[in-house]
Amino acid sequence: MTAQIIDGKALAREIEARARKRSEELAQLPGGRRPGLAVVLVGEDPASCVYVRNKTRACERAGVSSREYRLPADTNQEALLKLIGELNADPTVDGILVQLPLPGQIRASAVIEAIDPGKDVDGFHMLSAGALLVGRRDEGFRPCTPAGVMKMLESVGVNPEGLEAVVVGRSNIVGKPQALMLLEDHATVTVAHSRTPNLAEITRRADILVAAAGRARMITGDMVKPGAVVIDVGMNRDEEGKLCGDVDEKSVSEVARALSPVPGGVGPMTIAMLISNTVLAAERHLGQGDTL
Ligand SMILES: Nc1nc2c(c(=O)[nH]1)N[C@@H](CN(C=O)c1ccc(C(=O)N[C@@H](CCC(=O)O)C(=O)O)cc1)CN2
Repeated sequence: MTAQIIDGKALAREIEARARKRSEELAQLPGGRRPGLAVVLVGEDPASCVYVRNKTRACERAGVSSREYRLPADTNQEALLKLIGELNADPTVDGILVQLPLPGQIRASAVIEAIDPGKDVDGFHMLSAGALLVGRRDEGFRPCTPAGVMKMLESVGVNPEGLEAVVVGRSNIVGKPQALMLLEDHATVTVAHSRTPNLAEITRRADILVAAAGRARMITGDMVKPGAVVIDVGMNRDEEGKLCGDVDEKSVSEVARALSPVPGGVGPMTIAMLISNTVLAAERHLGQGDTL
């Protein structure tokens, strides 16, 4: 078997095109405007700079107006919270995104909780997390990476209902919300992590395997059930400095039915879902129903 490669970039472009149509409609409404996203970057971490640039470009493609706030690496928490307060109060800003990771002197949770929950387009605020937990789709925002994974599954015709799903990784921004989204869609979900013994025994049960552990190529073909759909959320550098995921693409593609690549898989989808959440925030601010 050779796995179908799930083209996250193409799917992301489709989502951005739909967002563009909706952005233009919102701009045409009486008293309407384009959705607005504020992107905050503290420091000059090279990877974060790339992601922020890609987010700004995606905004341009989707007709979302974006503003970048670049702060020096030695910015203190108080100064960042002050900026967040100003963005919360700005009626032209629908979404606020603070690029992670933040420098050590700033507590990320304090910053995330300071964002107006109605502008929490990353879906990291406790209110968004709680809304996902209790299944309130009309409140909060879905975190972008796991929401993108759900779209990728849909794109290859996978309905999670009744399937065994295994999520490897338990972070607040990917593993935990991913498990909840799969559960919401009626999968039987197992969350595995760095202290799970006999990992391969568990991953081999999965019809849907989401790898989000942050270890280069740790999921190999012998750990995958034949015919499974495997989504690679990893973003690592190997010994040669080459970008790679948590999945060993070569061996897994011989066993899986479908596989998302790195690069070109979950990464672009994360950005597309951010755009989608920003349009949703604008719809809510302009008193329009959710249409995306
Ligand atoms: N505020 C946030 N911070 C971070 C998030 C997030 O969702 N919100 N997630 C990650 C980084 N991230 C988005 O910010 C992200 C990572 C990777 C990609 C991506 O498109 N990757 C490309 C490869 C890019 C490269 O060449 O390095 C791909 O996979 O094709 C997009 C977004 C942590 N921080």
